Amino acid sequence: MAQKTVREAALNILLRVGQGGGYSHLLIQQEIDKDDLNRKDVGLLTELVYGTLQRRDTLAFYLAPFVRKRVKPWVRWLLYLAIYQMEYLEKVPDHAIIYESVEMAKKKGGKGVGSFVNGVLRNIQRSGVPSLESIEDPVERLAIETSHPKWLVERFVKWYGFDVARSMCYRNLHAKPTSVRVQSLNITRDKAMERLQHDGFELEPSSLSPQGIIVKSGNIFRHPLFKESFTVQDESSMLVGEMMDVKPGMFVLDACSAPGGKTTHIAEKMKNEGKIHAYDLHVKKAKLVEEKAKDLGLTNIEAKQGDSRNLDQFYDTNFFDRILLDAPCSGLGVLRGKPDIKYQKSAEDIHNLASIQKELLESVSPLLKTNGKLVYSTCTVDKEENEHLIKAFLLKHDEFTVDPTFMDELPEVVKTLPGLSEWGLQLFPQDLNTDGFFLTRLVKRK
Ligand SMILES: C[S@@+](CC[C@H](N)C(=O)[O-])C[C@H]1O[C@@H](n2cnc3c(N)ncnc32)[C@H](O)[C@@H]1O
Repeated sequence: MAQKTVREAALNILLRVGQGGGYSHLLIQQEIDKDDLNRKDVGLLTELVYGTLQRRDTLAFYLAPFVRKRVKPWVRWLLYLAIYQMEYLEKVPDHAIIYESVEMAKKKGGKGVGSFVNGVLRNIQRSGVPSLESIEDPVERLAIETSHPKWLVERFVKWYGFDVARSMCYRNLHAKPTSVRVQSLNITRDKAMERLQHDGFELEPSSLSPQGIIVKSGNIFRHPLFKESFTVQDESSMLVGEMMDVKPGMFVLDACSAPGGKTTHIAEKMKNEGKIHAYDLHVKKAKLVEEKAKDLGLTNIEAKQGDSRNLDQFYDTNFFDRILLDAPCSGLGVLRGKPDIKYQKSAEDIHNLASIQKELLESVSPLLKTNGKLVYSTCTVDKEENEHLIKAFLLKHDEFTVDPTFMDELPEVVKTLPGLSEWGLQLFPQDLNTDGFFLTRLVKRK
C-alpha cells in the first residue's frame, strides 16, 4: 500500500473511533487483514492511529487558535493527524505532510476544503503551536499535555498524589512491550528463548513469571511454535497464574475466563491435571477459551457459557480449592494498548462496574472451600474497583482475610513498589513497564 493510502486508512479508523464505531486495536487489525499490508505499512498505520488518538486532546489544544469555525469531524481528524506528524514524527518533512493532507482533503471534500486545510497547516508551520506552559492549573496542564480527561487526572491525583499520577499519564502515552508466556509442559523457557534467539528474536526473561519472555523485536505471531507453545500475555497478568498457588488435581473456578490467558496458565501450573471450570458470560468468548486450551494441548479445562453471579445453582458451597475472579473492569491500566478507553469511560461507568465486581465476588466466594484461596484481579488502577472493593468485602465477611503468605510469595521486584499495601498489589505502568494491574489473594478461614 502506498504511504498516502496508509494515511487515508488511518484517517478512516480515527473517524470511526471518534464516532464510537469501533475500537482502534480491532479496526487496525481489520485493516491489516483486509489489505495484507507489508510490515512497514503496518508499523506506520499503527503509529499514526495510536499516536494521534493517544494525543487527541493535546492536538486539539494545538489546533484551537488556528480554527475559529466549526469543522466537520473528518476534517478535524485530518488536521490532528497532520499536526501529530508535524510535532511528533521526525521522519517526514512538514512540507510533505502538508502536501499529502491537502491532497486527502481535496479528494474527500473538494477544492475548498483542500485550501482550508492548506491555510491552517501553513499557519501552524509559520507560527508554531501554542505553548502548554500557558496553562496555569497543574492538573489541567497535565490533563492536556498527556491527553487524559481532567476528571480522570483529578481521580488519579486524589488516589495516588500528583507525582504518581504524572508518571502514569506520561507512561500511558508510550507503546508497551509485547510479552509471551511459554507453555511450560511443551517447552522450557530456556529452550524457547534459545530457539527464538536462533531465529533472530531479541528477548529478555520476565522477572514476574518464570514462564514469561519479553519480546523486544521479532514477530512472535508468525513463529512456527506460536500456536502450541506461546500465549501473548502482559507480565502483570502472568503474576495471577503465579499467585494462584494451585497444585495438580485441584478443582478450580475461573469465573471470568475469556479469552483464556489466565485459565491456560493455571492449567499449565496444574500440570494438566484436576479440573478448571472456566466461565464467561458470552458463548462466543467461552469458545475462545476452549480453542486456546486446544491449541496448547490442555485437557483439564472445561469452558462454559454462564453468568458467574448465578453459579450457586450448579455447585455446593465449599466446592472449589481455588477461585480466580479476574473481573470485568474499566481497563484504566491498559490505556497504552487501548487509548480509546480514556475518552469513553466515565466516573459513573466505574461506579457501575464496581457494583458488578462486588456482586461477582459476593456470588463466587461461598463456593470456596475452607482454607481455599481466592485471587481477585483487574487491569485497572482505580481504587473503587480494587482496594476499596476488597476492603468493603473483608469488613462484611470476617471468614475471609488477605492471605498472610501472599506478600512473601510475590516476586522480589514488586516487594518495594509503592502500590503494595495490606489489601494487595497495585501495579502502575511506570513501575515495571507492565499494564496497570491489581491483584490480591484472600483465604477462607471458617
Ligand atoms: C478481564 S476479562 C477476563 C480475561 C481473562 N481472565 C484472561 O486472562 O484472558 C473479563 C471477562 O469477564 C466476562 N464477564 C463479564 N461479566 C461476567 C459474568 N457476570 N459472568 C461471567 N463472565 C463475565 C467478560 O465477558 C470478559 O471476557
